[in-house]
Amino acid sequence: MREDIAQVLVTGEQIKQRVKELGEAISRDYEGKDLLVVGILKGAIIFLADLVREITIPITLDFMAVSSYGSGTSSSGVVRILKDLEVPVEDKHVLIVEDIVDTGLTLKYLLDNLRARQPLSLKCCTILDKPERRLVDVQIDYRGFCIPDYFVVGYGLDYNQKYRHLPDICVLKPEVYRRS
Ligand SMILES: O=P(O)(O)OC[C@H]1O[C@H](OP(=O)(O)OP(=O)(O)O)[C@H](O)[C@@H]1O
Ligand code: HPA
Ligand SMILES: [Mg+2]
Repeated sequence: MREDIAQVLVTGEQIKQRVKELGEAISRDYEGKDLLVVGILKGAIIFLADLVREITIPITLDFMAVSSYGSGTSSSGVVRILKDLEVPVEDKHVLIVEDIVDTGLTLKYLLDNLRARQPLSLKCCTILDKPERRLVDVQIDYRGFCIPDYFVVGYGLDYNQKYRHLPDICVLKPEVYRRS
C-alpha cells in the first residue's frame, strides 16, 4: 500500500487541526438553528465522521450517494443519485459535506437538486478544493485545503475504490494508474 504512494500532500495531523477549526466555525454559524448535515457517500464518510465530532451544537445527519467517476480518474460529467435523503428539508438548514470539489459538477448537481427542495438555507463544506480543474462555478462555504491538480487518494478518497482508508491525503505513483 505505502509503496503505491508518491507523495503525502496533507498529513493526518494537519487534517485533524483543520477539521477542528471547521467544526468550530460551523458550530458558531449555526448556533440556535436546526442543522441537517448531509454526507455525500462514499468519499465524504471519513471527513464527515471527524467533522461532526467537532460540532458542538445539536445536528441531524443524513446521506446521499452520488457517483460520477466510475473506476477512473476523470469525471464522466453525468451525476447519478444512488441514494437519496430520507427526510424532507423545507424546515431545515442544510449543509452538504463533501471530500473534494474538483470539476465542481457533483457539487453543482447537488446544490441545484437540494435547492429545488427549498431548505431554509443551503451551504457546502469540503475538506479539499482543487480549483484548477473547475468546469462550473460553485460556491464553497467551508473549505479545508486548496490543493494543486493531482488526483489524490486517502481520507475517504479512492482510486478504483481503493486507498480510502489511508489517514493522509496522498498522490499515487503514475505506474499505479498504468497497471489498472
Ligand atoms: O467535482 P467533481 O469533479 O464532480 O468531483 C468530486 C466528486 O467526485 C468524487 O465522488 P465519486 O463520484 O468518485 O464517488 P465516491 O465519493 O463514491 O468516490 C468525490 O467524492 C466528489 O463527490
Ligand atoms: O483527486 C481525486 N481523487 C479521488 N476522487 C476524486 N474525485 C474527484 N477528484 C478526485
Ligand atoms: Mg470516487
